[in-house]
Amino acid sequence: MCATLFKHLPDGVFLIDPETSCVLDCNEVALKHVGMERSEILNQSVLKLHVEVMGLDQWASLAQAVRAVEHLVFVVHHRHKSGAEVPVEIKTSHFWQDGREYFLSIARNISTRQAQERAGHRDEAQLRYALNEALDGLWDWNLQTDEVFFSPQLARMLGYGPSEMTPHRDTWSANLHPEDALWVRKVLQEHIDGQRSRYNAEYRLRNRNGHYIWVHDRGRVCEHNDDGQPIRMLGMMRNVTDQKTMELTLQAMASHDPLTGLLNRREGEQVLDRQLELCRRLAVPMGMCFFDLDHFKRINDEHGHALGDKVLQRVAQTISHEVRSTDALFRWDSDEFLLLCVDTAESDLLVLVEKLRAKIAATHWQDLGQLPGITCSFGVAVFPDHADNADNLFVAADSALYRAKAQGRNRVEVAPKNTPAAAAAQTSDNK
Ligand SMILES: Nc1nc2c(ncn2[C@@H]2O[C@H](COP(=O)(O)OP(=O)(O)OP(=O)(O)O)[C@@H](O)[C@H]2O)c(=O)[nH]1
Repeated sequence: MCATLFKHLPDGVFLIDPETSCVLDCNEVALKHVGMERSEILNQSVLKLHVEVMGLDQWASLAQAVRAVEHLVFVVHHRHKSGAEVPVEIKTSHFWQDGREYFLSIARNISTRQAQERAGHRDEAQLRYALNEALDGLWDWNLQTDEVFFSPQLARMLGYGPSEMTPHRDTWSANLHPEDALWVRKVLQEHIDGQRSRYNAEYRLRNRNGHYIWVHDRGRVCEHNDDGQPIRMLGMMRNVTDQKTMELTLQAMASHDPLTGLLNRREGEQVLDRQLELCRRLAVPMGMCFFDLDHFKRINDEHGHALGDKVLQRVAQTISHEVRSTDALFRWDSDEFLLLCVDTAESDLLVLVEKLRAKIAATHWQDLGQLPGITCSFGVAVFPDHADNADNLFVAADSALYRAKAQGRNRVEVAPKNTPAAAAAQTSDNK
């Protein structure tokens, strides 16, 4: 039985003479480890199997150490007959039998284990590298305790040192931009509640210096408890400030007039539709004023286009200062501007527009050169009094402006009321 066990043990077993270091017996596995015949090993010094060969002096010290403890465990390399080196963990104990001392060494081939450990270290190193060097910052949120692991890269992205960010959800939520906080939390909660397959948001987050950066943040619940409740969420965050700034600049360029900085006609047409719809729903009036500089061509012709540009800029500036923040001013075309005033009835609109007219007429232009007095003509129409849709309202304001020009310029004209007679009059006016 003993011999059978000895034979079938998964590890190599050597019976050794402590005095000479010679192998007295070994099992089949031991022979297999070194690729040798029994005759090649028996009565040979066990040290010959070791790559790290020791002399007998060292063997004597080793033997002392074996005798001093119950088991001595050490790692060496066995040399396979083919020349390959096999890492083995050796566990040696000593015992006495019939007045003679023996060492029993169990040699375990640890090449697989070492390879796994090396792979493990590699994985760990890769993970550490990824956490430190990846473009994205990683966060790992315990939904039960609200503790959050922020990776070093994430901390760095926000200007913090590796251990400066308190590992808690509040560290994130307290720094959300006030305009983004509500909707970002909502999107996140919807994912946690299972209403969205993933959390994905682009928003502003305050960094350590108090400045906001744009981040693209995305993540997913990755663990649930036995009741199916989400308990852990993992996510990645990327600094997209540069892209976002570029995107916003392009958007601004597409919707703004580069000369005056006002919203352009393209944007105006959309705003007009939206504002009119809003006023219709709220059953409030909307005032529209279409205005145009008087004899602007002459200014260009007599003083140059560059100075003409400055005049346009100043008119835009002057009018912008006079209107409310809820009003919308657009540069429509060449020297034409459009003003939309939500919830403004005709009488109020006329007071405002008259003020604008007077303001432009009273503006001093000397700092720009020897300019004549500059004036504008204004056409006014109000929804729903003069028209009940955007196109007709625009036509009404435009024809009122036409009349203001025809009647001497530097004046304000109101569109005729939205009646069949008025519509007919308007048509004949436009001929
Ligand atoms: N400086 C400058 N001029 C422009 C710009 N866009 C259009 N214009 C000029 O603005 C002038 C507009 O003239 P009009 O509206 O036709 O006529 P007006 O001289 O203003 O005469 P009334 O409108 O009838 O009073 C034209 O000479 C255009 O070339 C611009 O961006 N800068």
